[in-house]
Amino acid sequence: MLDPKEVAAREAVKAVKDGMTIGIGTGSTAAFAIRAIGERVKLEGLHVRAVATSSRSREMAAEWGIPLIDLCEVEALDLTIDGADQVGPNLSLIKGGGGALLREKIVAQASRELIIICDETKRQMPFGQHPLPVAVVPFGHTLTRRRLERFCQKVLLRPKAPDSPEPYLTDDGLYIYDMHMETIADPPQLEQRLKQIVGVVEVGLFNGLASRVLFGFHDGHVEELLPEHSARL
Ligand SMILES: O=C(CO)[C@H](O)[C@H](O)COP(=O)(O)O
Repeated sequence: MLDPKEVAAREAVKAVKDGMTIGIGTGSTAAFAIRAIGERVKLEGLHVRAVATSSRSREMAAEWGIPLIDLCEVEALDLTIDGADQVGPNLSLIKGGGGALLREKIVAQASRELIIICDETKRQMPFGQHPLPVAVVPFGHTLTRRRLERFCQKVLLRPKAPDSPEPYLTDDGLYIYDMHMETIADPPQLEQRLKQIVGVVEVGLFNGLASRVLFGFHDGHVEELLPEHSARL
């Protein structure tokens, strides 16, 4: 039996072509993609330059011999491959389970194409079932939390580790609040409204950014979801 995350990752990595400048995501599914790209660099002599969305992914890419650059060195990226926590209507995504949502969104917006890779568990409905991560400035964060609580009652500061009294800190020194919304009826509107809160730096809702989503399955097949329809590859 194959790992569905790896199946999706290997399919996505086929879209990486020689000479491309690519974005690499964060998380356990993106890790399979980093590995698959690294193998192509080593075995096929594939030439790519990559921007990593987190320090973890950067370290992993370096270990696999993938040449890394700073995002400021380029105008745009050809392609980014990243995971997601939940996939919703019209390819709206919840991202940030790994805490990298800010860099992931900057990289996604800079990319001509964003391929999302995941297993089927990520398309369970209703959209909003997965907690929505929000990156917040530490200064005055409890006041920011109260504003977030106007949208849902359960808003939890992410701890550094499950029982740690210390908050989790992102690569950019931000806190993460996880909003337990249960359902999100209008993702673009919610993103816009949450971003109006001054202490909020970024929201883990990715609307209109994904070009396609690839779902991997144990038997090795992949289903592709495009904005409006899906197909078996
Ligand atoms: O957004 C992310 C990290 O910030 C990840 O892409 C998301 O959490 C999915 O992770 P995984 O592939 O481990 O399920």
